[in-house]
Amino acid sequence: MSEPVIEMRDVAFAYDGGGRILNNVNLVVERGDYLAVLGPNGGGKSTLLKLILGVVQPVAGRVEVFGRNAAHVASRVGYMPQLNDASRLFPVSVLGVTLMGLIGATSRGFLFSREEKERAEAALDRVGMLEYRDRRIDRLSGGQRQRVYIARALVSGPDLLLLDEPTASVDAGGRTALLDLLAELNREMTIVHVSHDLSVVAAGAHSVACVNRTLHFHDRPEITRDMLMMMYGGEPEGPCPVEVFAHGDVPHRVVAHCEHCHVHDEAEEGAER
Ligand SMILES: Nc1ncnc2c1ncn2[C@@H]1O[C@H](COP(=O)(O)OP(=O)(O)OP(=O)(O)O)[C@@H](O)[C@H]1O
Repeated sequence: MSEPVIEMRDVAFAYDGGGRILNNVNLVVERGDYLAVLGPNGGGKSTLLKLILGVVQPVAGRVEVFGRNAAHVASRVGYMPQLNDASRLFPVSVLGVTLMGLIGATSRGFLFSREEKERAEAALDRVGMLEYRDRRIDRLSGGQRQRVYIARALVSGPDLLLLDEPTASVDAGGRTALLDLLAELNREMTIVHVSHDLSVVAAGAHSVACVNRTLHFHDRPEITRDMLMMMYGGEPEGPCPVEVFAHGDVPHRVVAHCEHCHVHDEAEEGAER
């Protein structure tokens, strides 16, 4: 059997002097998987990515990426952090942003070779942004900017892509196009995609991890009722917290029963009456 891309065993994590942000985390991500990571604000999703990247270390348990300590496999991992206004306003060109994905891989700081520039152009071409290579990053739309940051994560030629909210502040049309792009990239690399947007589950994900202090793994791309409650609130015995959650071309999804939380869905309740 092939080695897992990510393996987390009994992992716990706390920031300095604080309580545990994550506890009892067990996760195995196989090669070629597309894992959607869902959860409420502050549930620990970004921290989970930082553990996989090796930029923070667990206080208990172990994290291995490609069978090794995460810090030793950085060149095989592409990372797109959650964006904020500061990253948007930084006055640098699209090509410059993409080349930043090579800093660390080169000992020459901001000096890049012709070959490295060609690699950055190829990454921009891959995400459909090559024609914007000389434009300033703050003069792009939200969806265009996200594509450039994906190119920056791709430029080192990773086998594993970690994405933190890549569809945030992208409109519905742009979001569909971005999710299509990620599904295409998944043919060549394993993807872990943190999202507040449930449409990733219907679009390209193969499995789902629900993260809220601990992690529940679902091996199918299915939206369960407790996922909806985790994202949007609601009581286990109360009505479903979301009336309509899919529009347009998204295939019809049935909200499934989750084994972990013993919640009855409405169909079951109806059958019991
Ligand atoms: N550098 C830090 N130092 C101390 N606490 C932190 C730090 N970064 C995050 N936290 C805390 O850790 C918890 C988990 O944060 P994290 O960013 O991982 O959650 P998240 O699920 O990604 O949230 P969101 O969906 O809002 O981005 C939060 O309570 C947050 O305040």
